[in-house]
Amino acid sequence: MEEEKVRGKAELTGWPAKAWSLLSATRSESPLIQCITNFVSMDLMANTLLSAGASPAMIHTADEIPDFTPHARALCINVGTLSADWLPAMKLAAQFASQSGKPWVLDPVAAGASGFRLKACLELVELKPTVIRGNASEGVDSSHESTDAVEAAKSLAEASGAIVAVSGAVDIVTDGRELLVLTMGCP
Ligand SMILES: Nc1ncnc2c1ncn2[C@@H]1O[C@H](COP(=O)(O)OP(=O)(O)O)[C@@H](O)[C@H]1O
Ligand SMILES: Cc1ncsc1CCOP(=O)(O)O
Repeated sequence: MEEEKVRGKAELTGWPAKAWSLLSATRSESPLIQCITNFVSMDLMANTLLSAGASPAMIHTADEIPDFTPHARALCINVGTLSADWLPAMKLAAQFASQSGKPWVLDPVAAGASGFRLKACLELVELKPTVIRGNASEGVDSSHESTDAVEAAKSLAEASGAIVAVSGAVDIVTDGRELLVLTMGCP
């Protein structure tokens, strides 16, 4: 049984091998991950990071960012419950991350829902996220599948320089040139 597991792991190549190696590194290094995220899924995000072996910190006050963000290994910004108070903190943290070459992820939740939100998301994209992740459309009544967003995802990746990931029943990931189509989800 043990031998089979070892043989299975040794046979991994390409993206699965890379994914396994990154997950193993996350488990062994427990990186500190700063999250500025929405009130709805904040708890779920913290627990998901813990389950991956990382060390989450939900720190969103601008006053703390100059002291805290330099210690984080990566940053996640999700604009789900965006407010005028939080936006400057998001931008400041993104600037710290970009300037120091730390990976940071932008989740532009419902970017088109209002002018304020769209402008905020465009300003955050200007701060060079490493990854932009989103959905083709939002909510239980969403009308678009992730696969409908392939061309939009490629264009966004090309224009922004970010890796773009669109999740859903099928997850798509692109840098504008290569396209990964992942069907490993569970409804
Ligand atoms: N209908 C589905 N069938 C199979 N897997 C799914 C389905 N919907 C979601 N998933 C899985 O759950 C993950 C998160 O789903 P998603 O709806 O994109 O979440 P979020 O609300 O965080 O955007 C996807 O990446 C995929 O792995
Ligand atoms: C219902 C709702 N309203 C604002 S944010 C949010 C949830 C967003 O979910 P996720 O963090 O998975 O994008």
